[in-house]
Amino acid sequence: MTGSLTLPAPAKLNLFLHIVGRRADGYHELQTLFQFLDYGDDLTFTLTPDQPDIRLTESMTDVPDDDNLVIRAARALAARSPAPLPGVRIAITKRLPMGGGLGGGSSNAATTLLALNHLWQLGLSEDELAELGLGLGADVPVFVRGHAAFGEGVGERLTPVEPAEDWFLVLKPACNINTGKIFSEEGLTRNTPRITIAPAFEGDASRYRNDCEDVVRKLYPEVNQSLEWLAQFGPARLTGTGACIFGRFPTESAARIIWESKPSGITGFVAKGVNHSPLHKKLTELK
Ligand SMILES: C[C@@](CO)(OP(=O)(O)O)[C@H](O)COP(=O)(O)OP(=O)(O)OC[C@H]1O[C@@H](n2ccc(N)nc2=O)[C@H](O)[C@@H]1O
Ligand SMILES: Nc1ncnc2c1ncn2[C@@H]1O[C@H](COP(=O)(O)OP(=O)(O)O)[C@@H](O)[C@H]1O
Repeated sequence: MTGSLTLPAPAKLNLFLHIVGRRADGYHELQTLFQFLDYGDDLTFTLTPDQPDIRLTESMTDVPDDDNLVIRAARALAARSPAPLPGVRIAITKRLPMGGGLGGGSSNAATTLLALNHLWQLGLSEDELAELGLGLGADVPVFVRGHAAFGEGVGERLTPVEPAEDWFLVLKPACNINTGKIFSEEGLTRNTPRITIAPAFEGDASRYRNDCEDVVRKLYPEVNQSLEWLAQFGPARLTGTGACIFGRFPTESAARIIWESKPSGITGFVAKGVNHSPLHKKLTELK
């Protein structure tokens, strides 16, 4: 059991996000459409048979190693092994903005679960990894499954769907949004009627939207301004609880033209929406 492996941890978009109720424990029940982006972080795993510990090669700014979802995922997986395991060094190449609604931390956790299940030869099933992942965050299971999905519950009930694989311009307004704060806002819409059939289409803004958007626009003028700017070129929407927003385009060049004209001081990227996770594509190539 030796070797080194570099794998992608892609971003997700919530193409729409409806809040349809609240559970007894206070968590909100969602209906959302997840699609991956062909853009994200990279993680490199190197087994260290002579040293048993699980370590990052470099700590992430603002995230203590013990709280890092990569370390937490690796430890949770190691706890499932009856036998001692070789240690591992993990290097994170971070491209996704943190707390941006792109699911970077959750995706890092899912990549870690799949990579180490492979390198440590643990043989856990996808169901077992998704369950383990749910304990780390609501968005981890969709990254473990690796297929675009209609998500329900807190995002753990997943129905695979095939939305159009368009191009997206993703912008990160210069503010950080705490998910818990948005879900605790009094003015949040919490009673959107449930959809009964998993939809793969979400273009109709009168029917499909992000229920966090009104509250986020009011609290964060930077997001409001960015949405107004992007909406000049077509429908613009918030992903997750923000702060990132996205616009959809039929071609890469159409998205890049708008990207070139973006206001100064705002960061972002252009990426393709994909229904099969780049992580799973790479793992399949390895097998
Ligand atoms: C909203 C979504 C949509 O994909 O994405 P992000 O914007 O975070 O990427 C996710 O459901 C985010 O799930 P997750 O990543 O587990 O949320 P956390 O940051 O742990 O949640 C912080 C807090 O928000 C509240 N919370 C979160 C999710 C949910 N369905 N209902 C809630 O009420 C809870 O109070 C929780 O303690
Ligand atoms: N490896 C990681 N990458 C990103 N964030 C992480 C990681 N480990 C822990 N976190 C924490 O998780 C929070 C949510 O991050 P992230 O998943 O990128 O955003 P979001 O949930 O908004 O999509 C961060 O603010 C950070 O404190």
